[in-house]
Amino acid sequence: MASARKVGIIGLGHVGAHVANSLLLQGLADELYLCDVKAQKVLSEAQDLHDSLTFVPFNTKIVNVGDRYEELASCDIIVNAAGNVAMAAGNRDGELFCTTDSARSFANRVVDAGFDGIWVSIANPCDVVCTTIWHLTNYDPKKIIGSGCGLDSARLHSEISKKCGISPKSIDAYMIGEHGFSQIAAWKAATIAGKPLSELACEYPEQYGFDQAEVEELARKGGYVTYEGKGCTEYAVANSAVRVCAAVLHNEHAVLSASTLMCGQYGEEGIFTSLPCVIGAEGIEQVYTLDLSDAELEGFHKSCQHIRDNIAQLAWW
Ligand SMILES: NC(=O)c1ccc[n+]([C@@H]2O[C@H](COP(=O)([O-])OP(=O)(O)OC[C@H]3O[C@@H](n4cnc5c(N)ncnc54)[C@H](O)[C@@H]3O)[C@@H](O)[C@H]2O)c1
Repeated sequence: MASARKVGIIGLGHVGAHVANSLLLQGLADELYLCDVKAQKVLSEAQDLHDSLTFVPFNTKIVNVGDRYEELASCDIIVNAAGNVAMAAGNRDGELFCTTDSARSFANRVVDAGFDGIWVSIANPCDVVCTTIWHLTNYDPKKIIGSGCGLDSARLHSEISKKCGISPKSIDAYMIGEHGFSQIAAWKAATIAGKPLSELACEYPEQYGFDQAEVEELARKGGYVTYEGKGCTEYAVANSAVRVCAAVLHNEHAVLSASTLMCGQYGEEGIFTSLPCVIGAEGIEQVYTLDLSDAELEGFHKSCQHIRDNIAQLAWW
């Protein structure tokens, strides 16, 4: 019998709870380890998820580990959704001190307890939190994956799809850089069926000649349209993080936009940010650079600088 696939989730708020539910519905984990500093919250989520077991594809062991982070050590994946989304109202940077302090409270405890799996980190500001986990633990950076612009790229597909009527799944386009307001769309490298969008715009101007700046802004700000009426975003972010989990658990070598350590891409290094990555059982296998226009390249560097400026505010660093 294959060994059990174990996924831990730290932070059982809107996002963590939806990650747990999505993992259950997709039958991706044999054992789910739930962790939150709010004892009743994690107890209630564990109860609710357990009550779903009649309806999901496979039986799943659901374990309430409270705030005993060391009990996550045997997990294949730990999803970090620990934060306080109310502080991100208006700007994800509002959670800078909260989520980095959270990471400080658990990252070393988990690693010192022997964790050897993959971090999938969602908490915002996502790129700073990923860099923090790496900085604190000296963990293999390939095994730290930020959900980063995975969600923003899906938002870009969604907005392009609304304009041209093509399925979001058939659009190969990436938001890159910071998972925040400084992210940029890599338009020059955007394709459908291998054809650059710019070529399609010449051939079918009515369908593809849309205003790219407008679409980019809709993708960049889409999260705040969702936030406005819900006080959170939850379905799409959870699905994007679970997509990363699936790529790891099935060793897919899937190309997904994710936040990863820059090691000289476009001359950037020492921070996590998003580019298209090949993701498999060992984490990030490859990081691709795209053919960017001069303006896109400048935007990418500005985005990296924004991440550095945020890190510079962390007095304990
Ligand atoms: N990267 C993305 O695409 C993306 C999208 C949406 C939300 N987010 C981020 O995900 C995080 C979670 O969002 P949410 O809406 O679920 O927030 P939330 O406020 O609803 O829940 C956060 C949960 O984390 C718990 N928590 C805080 N510190 C903890 C710690 N040290 N250990 C264990 N649990 C802890 C809290 O008790 C709470 O239950 C936030 O940082 C949010 O900004 C990221």
